[in-house]
Amino acid sequence: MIRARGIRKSYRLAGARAGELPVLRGVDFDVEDGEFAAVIGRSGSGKSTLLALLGGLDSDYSGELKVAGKDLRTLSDAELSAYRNATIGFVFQAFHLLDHLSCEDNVALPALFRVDGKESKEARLTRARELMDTVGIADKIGARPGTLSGGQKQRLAIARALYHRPKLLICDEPTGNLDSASAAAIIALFRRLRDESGVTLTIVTHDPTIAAAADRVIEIRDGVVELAGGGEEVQA
Ligand SMILES: Nc1ncnc2c1ncn2[C@@H]1O[C@H](COP(=O)(O)OP(=O)(O)OP(=O)(O)O)[C@@H](O)[C@H]1O
Repeated sequence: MIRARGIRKSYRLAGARAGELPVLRGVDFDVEDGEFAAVIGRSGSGKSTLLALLGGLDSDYSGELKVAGKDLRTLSDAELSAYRNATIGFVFQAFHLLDHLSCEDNVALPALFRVDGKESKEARLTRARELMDTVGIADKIGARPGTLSGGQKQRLAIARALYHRPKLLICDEPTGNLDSASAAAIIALFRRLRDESGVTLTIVTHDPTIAAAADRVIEIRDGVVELAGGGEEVQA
């Protein structure tokens, strides 16, 4: 699903600190189809930077990055936009839910960005309800997101990210705002999604329990991948 070879990324700094800040200095790793991969590393090591590249949000890097058979750097802006819509589901730590909409309308929101024709409202809501059932919040269909617990909000954000049946779900600190019981339930949900829907997961985390639950751990240290192994190796 993902093949990264020699990925280099620097930020250009302005002002008193003008110059280049190298963040990724030749990152190599693979993630196979249907795998659950955790990306770990100290604060500032470049985890979110890497997610932005994988998600097609930033094309300013060197090296080879292939996701679902596409070499991302060769895609035009229109092709990158289609890639983000069709191939990627995003889940952010700060849920990004719209509180003036019901939960089911939040889940169906990605339908409004479809380029290949419109789905009927009925089809949208059927899909949204099916997803809310999958993530275990079927009873919250008409509720406003603001009335949900942190764990329920994260489930809602995951349901929305799955709307277009993405091949790759990328998540930035999905349990960062959750208590340990809610975090454990979200991890169990990720494993179930991987087993039942075959979606590939790449999750940036500081949470050692996510790393331990993952099939593969990608640790970024000093701009390179320090370790790419299974979660159990990290625990040992
Ligand atoms: N747009 C930007 N312009 C300049 N520097 C940036 C930019 N975005 C990130 N950085 C810098 O790049 C480095 C890596 O940042 P990044 O957010 O990828 O790290 P991270 O591993 O995700 O950190 P955290 O765990 O704290 O979220 C940091 O030093 C950060 O300050």
